[in-house]
Amino acid sequence: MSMPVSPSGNHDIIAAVATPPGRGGVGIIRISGKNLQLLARVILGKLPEPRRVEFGGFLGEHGQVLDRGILLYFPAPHSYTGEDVVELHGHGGPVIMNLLLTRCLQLGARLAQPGEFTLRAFLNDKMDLLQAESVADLIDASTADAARCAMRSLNGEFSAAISRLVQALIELRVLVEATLDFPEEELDFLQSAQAIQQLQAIQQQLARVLAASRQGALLQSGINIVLVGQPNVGKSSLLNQLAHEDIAIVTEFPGTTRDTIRQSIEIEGIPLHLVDTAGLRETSDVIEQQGIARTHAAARQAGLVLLVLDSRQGMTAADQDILNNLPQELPVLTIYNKIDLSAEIPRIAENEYGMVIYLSAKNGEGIDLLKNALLQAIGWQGNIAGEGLYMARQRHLQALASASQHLQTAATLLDEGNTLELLAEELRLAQQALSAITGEFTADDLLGSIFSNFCIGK
Ligand SMILES: Nc1nc2c(c(=O)[nH]1)N(C=O)[C@@H](CNc1ccc(C(=O)N[C@@H](CCC(=O)O)C(=O)O)cc1)CN2
Ligand SMILES: Nc1nc2c(ncn2[C@@H]2O[C@H](COP(=O)(O)OP(=O)(O)OP(=O)(O)O)[C@@H](O)[C@H]2O)c(=O)[nH]1
Repeated sequence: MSMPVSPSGNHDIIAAVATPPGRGGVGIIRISGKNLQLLARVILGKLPEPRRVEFGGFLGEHGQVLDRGILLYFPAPHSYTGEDVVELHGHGGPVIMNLLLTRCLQLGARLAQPGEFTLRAFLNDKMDLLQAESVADLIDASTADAARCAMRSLNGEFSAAISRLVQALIELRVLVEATLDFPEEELDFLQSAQAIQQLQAIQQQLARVLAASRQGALLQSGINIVLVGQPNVGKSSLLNQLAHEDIAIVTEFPGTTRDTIRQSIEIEGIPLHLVDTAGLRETSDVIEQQGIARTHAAARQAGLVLLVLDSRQGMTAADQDILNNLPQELPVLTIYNKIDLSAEIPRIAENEYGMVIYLSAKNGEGIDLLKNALLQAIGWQGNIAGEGLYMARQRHLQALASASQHLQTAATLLDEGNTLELLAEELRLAQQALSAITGEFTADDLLGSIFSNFCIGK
């Protein structure tokens, strides 16, 4: 992916339709670049006033009126992108929008790439990387809670939390680096300066940010949950019960589900992406074999596994096999299904793999227990409308975890009275990981992959 992030490619004029494709009451063309007052004057036939609503005809190359609309001119640097921005608010039809866009191209603009307006806002310090990402998350939000969470990031609350951590780290680093110059006083000095307490305070604060970020990430993207088990144990019935719908085919014949079936549900506002899979067994049926291969593929992308078994048989050697073939460290909930046929009652217990839930997928008994267990297993702590959460992406979680690891190493080094050079290095690495979140140091390919996922015109 090549994005025009180089300084030379960064000053040309870009244009795009900023409203969604199709017909609408109003359609907006957005233009960003240098010296747009001239372009605006040609289109409007008169010089636009900065930041004023200018109503008039939008002129074509022969002076004909293409549309009558509103033009806004935001001179640099007081605009969304930090460059000159002109907006043409016309009538929202695809033909009109195309005529106006073509007119802009005639006047020297080129088509903007996805996310390029926001990329420029980032490069011109109008927002940091976290805020730029939250623009896309806000547009993509699928629940009101998720939108609210993204809005808090756009407001800079997540960025502020990261900056506070970075500031505290810098203070500690100044102390450590200063001490490096006086080796004979090393430890006394650090002890008197309460370096350990400072470090612990930063670790605690980082742990809070990480927890709030994990919760925000759950709220935004949810988690993949894959149902596995032997044929006929009731996986499809369980999916249907959770979804309150007959999504998957249920029959008394083992091997009914061949393909993986996906269905997203929401529990307490968390999107759970359920994947029903082909029952796992040795089979000569070619279609079933392929289905089983897909089951393994689904398990590799799962955040949680539901192992379904028949409570009349309990855990069998075949079930053990299934578990042993799952990726390690994948959390597992075991479902003892069909309790209406065994003498069990709905309940939660525990086995060596984690929680066990006794239920009946057929009559729904015990499903509420399962829902609670699911939320507990994915680490959802419950929240009121996204309050206090950060809309974190995988990239942010990884950086926070990496910073946390470096701080842990630093704490151990300090505790053991180890050499200060190593300590200083760990603190530096922790700071670097944190700064990457807000985009203080970013590689072009990272920017490319972030902004190419935006929509055009954003
Ligand atoms: N028509 C229109 N509506 C829109 C946008 C837009 O670009 N155009 N936005 C696009 O996402 C959002 C609003 N975002 C904006 C962000 C900054 C500025 C701006 O002019 N900033 C200047 C001045 C700030 C001020 O006056 O306080 C600046 O930052 O210097 C404008 C829109 C949502 N609605
Ligand atoms: N009595 C009772 N029957 C159940 C229960 N859950 C599933 N069944 C029955 O068990 C049979 C198999 O159910 P499915 O949901 O198709 O099982 P599956 O695990 O998806 O089976 P495959 O597609 O072969 O992998 C059907 O006849 C269901 O009606 C339950 O809780 N109680």
